Amino acid sequence: MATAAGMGIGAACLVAPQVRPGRRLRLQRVRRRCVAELSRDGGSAQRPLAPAPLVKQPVMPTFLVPTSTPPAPAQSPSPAPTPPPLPDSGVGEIEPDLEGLTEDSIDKTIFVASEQESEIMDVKEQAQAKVTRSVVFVTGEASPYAKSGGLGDVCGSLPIALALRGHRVMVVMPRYMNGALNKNFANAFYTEKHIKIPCFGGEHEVTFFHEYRDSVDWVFVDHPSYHRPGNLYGDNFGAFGDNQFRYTLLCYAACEAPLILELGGYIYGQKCMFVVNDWHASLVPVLLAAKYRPYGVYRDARSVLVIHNLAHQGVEPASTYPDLGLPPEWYGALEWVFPEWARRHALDKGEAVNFLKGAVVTADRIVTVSQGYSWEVTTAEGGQGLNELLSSRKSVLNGIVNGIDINDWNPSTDKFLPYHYSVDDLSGKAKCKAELQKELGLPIRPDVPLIGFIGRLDYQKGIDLIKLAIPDLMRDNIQFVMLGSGDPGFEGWMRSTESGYRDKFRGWVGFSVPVSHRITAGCDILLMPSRFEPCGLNQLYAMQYGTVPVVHGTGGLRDTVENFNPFAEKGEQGTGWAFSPLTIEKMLWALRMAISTYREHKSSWEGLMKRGMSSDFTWDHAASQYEQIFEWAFMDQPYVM
Ligand SMILES: Nc1ncnc2c1ncn2[C@@H]1O[C@H](COP(=O)(O)OP(=O)(O)O[C@H]2O[C@H](CO)[C@@H](O)[C@H](O)[C@H]2O)[C@@H](O)[C@H]1O
Ligand SMILES: OC[C@H]1O[C@H](O[C@H]2[C@H](O)[C@@H](O)[C@@H](O[C@H]3[C@H](O)[C@@H](O)[C@@H](O)O[C@@H]3CO)O[C@@H]2CO)[C@H](O)[C@@H](O)[C@@H]1O
Repeated sequence: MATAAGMGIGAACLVAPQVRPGRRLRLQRVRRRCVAELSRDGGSAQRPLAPAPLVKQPVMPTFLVPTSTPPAPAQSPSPAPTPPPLPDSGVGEIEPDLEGLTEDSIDKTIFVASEQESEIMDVKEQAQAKVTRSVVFVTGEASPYAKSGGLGDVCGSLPIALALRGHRVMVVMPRYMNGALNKNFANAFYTEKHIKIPCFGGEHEVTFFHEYRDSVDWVFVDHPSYHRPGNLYGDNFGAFGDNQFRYTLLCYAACEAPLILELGGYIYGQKCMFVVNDWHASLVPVLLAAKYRPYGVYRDARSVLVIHNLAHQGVEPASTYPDLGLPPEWYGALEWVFPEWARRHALDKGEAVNFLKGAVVTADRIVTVSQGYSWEVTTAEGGQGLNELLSSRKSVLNGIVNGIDINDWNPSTDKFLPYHYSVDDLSGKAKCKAELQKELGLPIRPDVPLIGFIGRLDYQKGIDLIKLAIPDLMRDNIQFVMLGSGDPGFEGWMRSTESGYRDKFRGWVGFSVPVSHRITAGCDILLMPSRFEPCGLNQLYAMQYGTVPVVHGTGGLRDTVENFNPFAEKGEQGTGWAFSPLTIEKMLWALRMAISTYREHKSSWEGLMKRGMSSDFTWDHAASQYEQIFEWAFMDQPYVM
């Protein structure tokens, strides 16, 4: 039997003598990992698949000065050699050792041994992309490194889903060192690459750190402005005053990363797909158009702007434009004029620069995180001032509903839960409820409906409606738990409400991922009265955990929660309640419908729970839709050449 060592990859993969042809698909994921190991050993191992790099100096834009030794002769600008993951060419196949396993066990598991790890993988047929690409995500946050909300969840899992489908994926984000987060970056190593970024009146040196995990290259941009106490974007005094500077650095660095970082031995090169998330990353398509393409760089790259939330656009006074290091003639791309009502005084002309607008007008494609939201952003009510511009780009605007990471959010394996359960055996859920009541110091009462809320305490989330409804709701025989942080006024209200209703209300002020999992599992009902909700993840997590969502029917909430219908032709249908319009009366009506169904119609309730738990919100589906967007982007010339 040939061994992995014999093939030059240490103990990474073992070779089976014979694998039935029917098993081939099942083995692809393992094979991909093996190939990935191959390409990450610095090139000393046999490399049967990667084409030899073309020897040519990388094209460097003239305005950026690398401060480390320039990279060794690297590949030509285009086309980029395709490093792993590789398409299923069949070349260089390395089969795992299946000796000694029964056919059944081969069906279920494959053992993959590597020098660091030995794991048993559930082998599911992993769908593969028809065309694989080099994808560069740029984001202000990605879980588990740094997360302030749903943006972190998406940027922590969509890249992995794309990588598993065969793409080569890099995520570029800041290396936040605020004390509490430092340990999350412990496995990221200094790449020895520095660049100096000309902006804000000087040259600012940033360095790059790198971790390869879950088939993704996680790249962390390091600069002193990312090292400070507080949360990612601010502290107790509000948003940091230099956020525009911090995310300008991120965008410049993200444009350089594919050109200079040799990850696993190869740069990503110029033919990449930038996925720019929210305003923090929105300067990327502007830089591509204004500072790279005029020099012949990135003409084969494309960009897609993903809008997670129009509420944050990165708007600063127009006087900051020269700080951005952009040519004066590009001012119009960022130009923003506040409507008169939003100006501070009679002499205020409302002139500003708006990062998100810059991406709306320069990105090749635009995606919102649900279909409902993709329509709402084109309306005066939902467009937050960008509706006309977004309408003008309707032909490249699509909505893709987020997925959820079922490795993290799965009630049958969740590491934060005291008991586990599944759609086939719900008994653990009642135990989770009792444990949650105990943990919160509420009376342990299985019969009382426990309602939960989890989220940022922000105007978006409709906390003010909850606040107004609480006196009425507290007259009912229910329990209510809220977990959240943000607006200090709401934090204070949660604390005082808790002391007013000791037996019924708990307000957990803070940010705690374990507590959020236990609330999701232990509650019967999850309330989300969001004013607007681009997608919303908590309702997806709730359904996965058999917790019935009661939501305002807006954006992604309306797209994902199906109203309960006890009279449907084919029997009861629906996964929750989506009420509209957003009034206290409607919210209370929907909550009370849910409560009476919970109390009086046990089998209907179980149906609601089970339909939610059986819904498929996995990332793979969304990832395949993103692939379609990538293909469309590459069919056209860059929108701004
Ligand atoms: N105090 C706390 N403790 C622990 N965890 C907490 C927490 N507060 C919030 N979270 C977590 O943060 C995430 C919130 O995600 P959401 O998608 O619901 O909203 P958010 O508005 O942040 O995201 C934006 O981006 C996402 C992603 O695209 C869109 O779904 C959404 O509509 C849009 O507003 C969830 O994982 C939640 O559990
Ligand atoms: O994942 C949660 C959300 O994270 C992002 O929103 C953050 C936003 O991008 C930051 O700029 C900042 O917002 C501050 C805002 O800039 C400032 O004018 C003031 O209104 O205070 C805000 C709060 O500090 O923090 C936001 C997170 O709270 C992301 O852009 C969103 O899509 C995500 O929903």
